[in-house]
Amino acid sequence: MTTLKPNALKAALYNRKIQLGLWCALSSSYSTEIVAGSGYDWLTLDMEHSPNDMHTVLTQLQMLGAYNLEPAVRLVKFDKDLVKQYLDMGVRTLILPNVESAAQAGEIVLSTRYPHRGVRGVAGQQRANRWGRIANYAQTADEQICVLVQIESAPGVNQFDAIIGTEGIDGAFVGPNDLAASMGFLGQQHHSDVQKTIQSLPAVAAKHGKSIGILAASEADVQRYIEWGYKMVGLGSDQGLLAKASDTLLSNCRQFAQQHARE
Ligand SMILES: O=C(O)C(=O)C[C@H](O)[C@@H](O)CO
Repeated sequence: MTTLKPNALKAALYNRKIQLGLWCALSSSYSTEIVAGSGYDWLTLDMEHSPNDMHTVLTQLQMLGAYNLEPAVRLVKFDKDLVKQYLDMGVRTLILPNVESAAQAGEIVLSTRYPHRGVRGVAGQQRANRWGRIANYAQTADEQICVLVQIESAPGVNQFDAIIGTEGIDGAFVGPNDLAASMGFLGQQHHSDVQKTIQSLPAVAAKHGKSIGILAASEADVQRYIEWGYKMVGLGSDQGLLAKASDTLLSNCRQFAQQHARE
């Protein structure tokens, strides 16, 4: 008898435990496995700003089954049929971008639930129920599905209390780049007005007994966001780590080589 593995990230967020993760956009099970070995609590497979598609996400999910972490997938947009496909594929933590109203949040929840609690299409066999081997999957799937909404616009911030208070929404995740742009500070996620807004959100989530996450751009950001009450904290991205490490290594060695060029 195959059973549904508990969603440890969802449980940790409701217990308000800090969960550290990484944003994965390199769209490769090989590079994602390299960072999975670091021991993150979660990894987000990004489908909005990456070449990821359904097949690259599937291969990453299959690989990540061997690691003690929760894979999350940030969809490119909310679409109930996309939600259905990724839940059927076995995704249990979904991040929906740019949610701006409780009505949108309610539609998102319905798309993750089977009738009559929602509108998720029913398949007899799929990877999520291990092709029928998890006998009571349809009746118990909701418990392990974690629905996170991205707050990354001024309207989303204005409606955040209603959004996070929507039944079935398990948490939120701030997109600092888009939030800054929406507030009129394109490329300035550290602008004081943007930071004040970011600082204000965890208390609203906590009022509803829920947690909120964010993607940090530096270790200093990580520390500050944790102090402000963020629980699902992204330490950066795989592509950011690779680009930065590559640039730094070359710059340091180039400098050294130039110092010795005149010998
Ligand atoms: O708005 C943001 O910031 C996010 O949603 C995260 C970015 O999209 C991610 O690609 C990191 O830059």
